[in-house]
Amino acid sequence: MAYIEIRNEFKRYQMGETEIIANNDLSFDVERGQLTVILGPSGAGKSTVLNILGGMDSPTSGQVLVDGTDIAQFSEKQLTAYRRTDVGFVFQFYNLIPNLTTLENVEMATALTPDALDPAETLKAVGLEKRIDNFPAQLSGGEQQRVAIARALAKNPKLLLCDEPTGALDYQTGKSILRLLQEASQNHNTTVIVITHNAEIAKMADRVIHINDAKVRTVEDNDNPLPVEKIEW
Ligand SMILES: Nc1ncnc2c1ncn2[C@@H]1O[C@H](COP(=O)(O)OP(=O)(O)OP(=O)(O)O)[C@@H](O)[C@H]1O
Repeated sequence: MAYIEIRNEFKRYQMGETEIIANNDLSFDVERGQLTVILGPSGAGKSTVLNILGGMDSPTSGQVLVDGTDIAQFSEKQLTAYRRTDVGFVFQFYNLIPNLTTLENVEMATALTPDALDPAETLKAVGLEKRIDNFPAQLSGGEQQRVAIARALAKNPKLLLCDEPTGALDYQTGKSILRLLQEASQNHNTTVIVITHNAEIAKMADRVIHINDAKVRTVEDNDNPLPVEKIEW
C-alpha cells in the first residue's frame, strides 16, 4: 500500500448559480520518502489537492488515505492534530511571523509538536546559524524561505507540502531551496510533495503527477531523478 492513496477525490465550489469543480475525480498515489512533483498550469487544481492533503480543507467526496487512514473523514479536532504533528508546509511567500525572530518562528512551530527537532540545529542545517536573532524583514527572500523550510522540517513531519516554493525566488536561490527539499527526501526519508508549473523542476522528482483542468492527466515515475544542480530552466 502506498503512503498516500487518493481515490476519486472531488472538490466542488458553489458560486451562486455556477458550480466550480476544482478537483474532478482525482486518483493517485505518493510513496513514502519520495519526492513527488505535482505539475500543472494555473487554476488546474493543484493547491486545492495540496490543501486537502495537508488537512487545511476537506474534499466534497472521495478518499484521502494517509498511512492507511482516511483523513477525508476526520473531524475538525482530528484535522488540527494531524496538521500539528504530521504535516509541514512551505508556501510561496514564506508566511513567517514578522515580529518574531528566525529562531522564534521555528520555536513557535515546534512548541506544540511532540517529536520536534531542535530549532537552532535545524536552522543550522539550512545554513542560517548566523541569522537566528534576525527578524524576517532583515533577511533576503531566499533566507526567509530557508527559515520557512526549517520551520516545517523542525516539526519532523511525515509529510512536507510545498506550494510553489521557488515562485518568488531568483534562479540560483530557487535551486538552493529545491536542494534542501531533495535532501529532506533522500537523506531523511521525508515524503515531500512540491507543486509547480515549471516542468523543468519535475526532472528532480521520483514521481510526477500532471494535473490539468481539475483532472490527473498522467503519472510518471523517474528511475533516475536528476540532482538539482543538473536542472536548468
Ligand atoms: N475557495 C474557493 N472558492 C471558489 N473557487 C475556488 C476556491 N478555491 C479555488 N477555487 C477554484 O478552483 C480552481 C482550482 O484552483 P487551485 O488554486 O487549486 O489551482 P492551482 O492549480 O493551484 O492554480 P495556481 O497555480 O494559480 O495556484 C480555480 O478555478 C479556482 O478559482
